[in-house]
Amino acid sequence: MLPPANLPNSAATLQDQEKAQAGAAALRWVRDGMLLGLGTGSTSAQFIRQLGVAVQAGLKVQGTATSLASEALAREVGIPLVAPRRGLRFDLAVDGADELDGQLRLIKGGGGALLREKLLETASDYLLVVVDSSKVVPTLGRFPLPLEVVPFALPWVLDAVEALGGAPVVRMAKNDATTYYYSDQKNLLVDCHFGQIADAERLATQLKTIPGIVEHGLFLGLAKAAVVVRGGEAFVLRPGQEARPASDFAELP
Ligand SMILES: O=C(CO)[C@H](O)[C@H](O)COP(=O)(O)O
Repeated sequence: MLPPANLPNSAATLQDQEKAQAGAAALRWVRDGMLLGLGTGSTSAQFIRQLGVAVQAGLKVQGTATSLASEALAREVGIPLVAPRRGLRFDLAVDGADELDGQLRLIKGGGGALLREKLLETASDYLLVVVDSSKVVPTLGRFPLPLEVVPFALPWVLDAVEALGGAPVVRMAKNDATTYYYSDQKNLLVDCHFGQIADAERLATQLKTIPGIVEHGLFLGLAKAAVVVRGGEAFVLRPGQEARPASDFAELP
């Protein structure tokens, strides 16, 4: 799907460089006057920082953030924020992903923000995914699928996920392994190991029928394009198409 990388480097540093480059490349999709959905995670944070620089230089955009963390960052770098309201739609949402396949099906929620991400990205005309090359997979499922779950429903949700063939693990707080992790909505996150997900659409439908699951981390049919950085080069992926160097495109999107 992507040509092989040929840059030797330490894995952590290379991944960070790729994230920074992917975040910066997404600025090419932004136009004056746009209303933007601002994603969550380290790659999205790179985009938000670069967008802040552009705003300081005179770019006129507004945004709504998919998490309290991204909202705080957007404020810090001077991006004007818009609160949710009836009829609000976004010209462009830019967000990271935990996995994406060749059809630009995504697993999201590693950062715990999948509910607000799905809300904003469903309300966006164009979702651009920004990722480092480690996120591209032939089949979804290496990364455990996150679910946002109402705390009271947890025992039944765990039973239901197991009945679907998944191995659920309740996410714990980052710095305290004895305390649950809570989302911005004060719900729990359950990370589900299904192995390779052969039929993501079917699984998404099944998960939607389980009471207590507020949202799942399968984002299907939402992403219009992805910027993937591998070995210092930015590629553009579109659903079902070969990766093309971003430099091939004079005009984006
Ligand atoms: O889905 C997400 C947050 O809920 C993130 O987009 C995803 O976890 C990727 O994060 P990162 O850019 O830090 O690798």
